[in-house]
Amino acid sequence: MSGGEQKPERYYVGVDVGTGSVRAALVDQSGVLLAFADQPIKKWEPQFNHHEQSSEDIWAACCVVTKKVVQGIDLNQIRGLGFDATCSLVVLDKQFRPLPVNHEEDSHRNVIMWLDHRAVSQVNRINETKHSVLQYVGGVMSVEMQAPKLLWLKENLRETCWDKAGHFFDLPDFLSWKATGVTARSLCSLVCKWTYSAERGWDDSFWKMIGLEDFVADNYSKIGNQVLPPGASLGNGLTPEAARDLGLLPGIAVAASLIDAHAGGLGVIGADVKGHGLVCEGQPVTSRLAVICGTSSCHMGISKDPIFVPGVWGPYFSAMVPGFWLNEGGQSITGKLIDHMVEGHAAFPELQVKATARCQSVYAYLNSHLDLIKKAQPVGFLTVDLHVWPDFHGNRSPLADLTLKGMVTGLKLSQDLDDLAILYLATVQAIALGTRFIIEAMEAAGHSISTLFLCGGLSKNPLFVQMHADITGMPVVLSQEVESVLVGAAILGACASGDFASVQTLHTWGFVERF
Ligand SMILES: Nc1ncnc2c1ncn2[C@@H]1O[C@H](COP(=O)(O)OP(=O)(O)O)[C@@H](O)[C@H]1O
Ligand SMILES: O=C(CO)[C@H](O)[C@H](O)COP(=O)(O)O
Repeated sequence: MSGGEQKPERYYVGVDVGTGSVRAALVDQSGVLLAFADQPIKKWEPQFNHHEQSSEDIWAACCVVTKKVVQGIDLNQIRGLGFDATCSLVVLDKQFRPLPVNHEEDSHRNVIMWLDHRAVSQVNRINETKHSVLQYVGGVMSVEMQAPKLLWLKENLRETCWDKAGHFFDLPDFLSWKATGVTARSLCSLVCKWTYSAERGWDDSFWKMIGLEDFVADNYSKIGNQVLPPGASLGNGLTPEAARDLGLLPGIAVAASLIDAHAGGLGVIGADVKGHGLVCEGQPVTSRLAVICGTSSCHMGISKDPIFVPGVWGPYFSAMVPGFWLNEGGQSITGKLIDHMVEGHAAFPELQVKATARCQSVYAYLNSHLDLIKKAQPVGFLTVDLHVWPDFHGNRSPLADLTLKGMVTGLKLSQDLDDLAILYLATVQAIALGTRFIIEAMEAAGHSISTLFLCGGLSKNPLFVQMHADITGMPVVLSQEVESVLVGAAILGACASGDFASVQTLHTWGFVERF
C-alpha cells in the first residue's frame, strides 16, 4: 500500500452464541465475511424440561473462535466487536461468580437456557395477573422469558441462589459485560424478555404484583438500570483481561448486544434486492419477514406503528431496527425437532452409514432420497397420508400454549429408509405450515408481508427453504452470506467503532444473491 493514498482495511468481529455452538466471523468494512470459526458448547438436561449451560464454558468457546478468526490479521485494524446470543438467563453472585441454577448446587451450571420450561406454575400465575405489560408480549407471557424463571429461582433455590445473587443477565448482556466490565443492558434483551419499555422503563407494579418486589426495592440494580441501544459503544471498550482471553487488543470498541434472532433479522432484513425481480423491491421494508431458523425459528416483522398480534411477541419498540416496532413470532423447536425425528427413527443407523459412504450430511442424503422416491410427482405428494403436528415443545406462536404436544398421524408398520425420508419431509412441511399460521396471524392484525428472508442453520437445507416457499406462497430470499446472524453481530461492532453513523446505515450489508 502506498502511504497515505489508501486507507488501511478496517475489520469487525461478530460473535454469535447459538443453542448448540458459538460462531465468530471477521467482517470487512463492506460487510464481507472473511473468516469463520465455530465451537460446540455444553448443554445439560438434569431433568425433563430443565436445560442448563455454563457461562464459563460459553465464554471459553467465544475466546477459541475469536482467536481463530483473527489469525494472521494485524490486530490494530480490528475496530469493533459485537455479540449476539440466545436469550438464556445467566446468574452471578455479588462478586460476579457463577451461582447454581439447580438443586444439585453445581455452580458451573449457572445458565437457565431459553428453552427451559421449568417455570410453568410461575408463568401461569404471571399470566393470571393480566398486567398491562403482557400486552407487549403478545398478550401471554412465555415460559421462555425471564420473569417466570426469576420467580422460579426465588421460590425453589432461595438460599443457594436467590439470596446470594448479585446479577441476573440475559446471555447477550453477560457477554458484553464480560468483554468490558460494563453492566449496562441492551434495550433489545430488556424489552423483549424482561418487560422493560423503551418509552416508560420498568413498571414497578408488575414486579410487585408477581412477587419480585425485591427488584423495585434496589432500583433494578440486579437486572439492569442502565440501558443502551444495540450497537452503542460500551465504556472504554475491551478490558485488558478480556483482550487477553479473546486474542484482541484492549480498548477496541464493544457494542451493546442483540439477541441472536434479532442479529439475524438485522443481518438480512435490509438486504439490497435490486435487479432480482422481487415483489419487495418496490415495497417498504415492513413487507419483509426475516425468519431465523436454527434450533428454533423466529419470525421477525417490523412496522412503523405498534401492531398487537395475539400470541405473537411484541410489539417491541426499537428492539431490532431503531425507530421501528418489532413483532416476533416463533416456533420453539424446529431444527431440534427435525434432528429428533430423524435421529430417533429405526432406520437412522442405516441412513448414517449410507450418507457417510457418499460423504454427505444425513439431510443432503435424505433430500436426494426423496427426489428418487417421488418419481414423477411433486415431492409434497409423498406425505398425502402422513402428517406431523410440530408442537413437541409447546406452541410459541400464534397459539402461545406451552402445554401443547406433538403428534404424528398415518404411521405404518414398516420403518425403512423410505419411511424415515417421508417422516422427515412431513416434519419439514409441518414446520413450514407453522410459519404460514404465524404469518396469517400477523397479517390479520395489520402486517402486510410479501417476502421471506431466511437465515440460520436450517436455511442451508434446500428442502426446508423450498417448503417454506411452496407452503407460504411467498418468495424466499437467502443472502449471499449464509452466516447472516454473524453479519448482524459484526454490524453491532462496526456501529460501536464509530466508523459508521448508525445501525440503520449498515443493515444493507446483508446483500442478496441466492434464492
Ligand atoms: N447444511 C445443513 N443442512 C441441513 N440442516 C442443517 C445444516 N446446517 C445446520 N442444519 C440444522 O440447523 C440446526 C442448527 O442451526 P443453528 O443455526 O446452528 O442453530 P443454533 O443457532 O440454535 O445453535 C440444526 O437442527 C441442524 O440440523
Ligand atoms: O427466543 C429467542 C429469540 O427471541 C431465542 O434466543 C431463540 O429462539 C433461540 O435461538 P436459536 O434457535 O437460534 O438457538
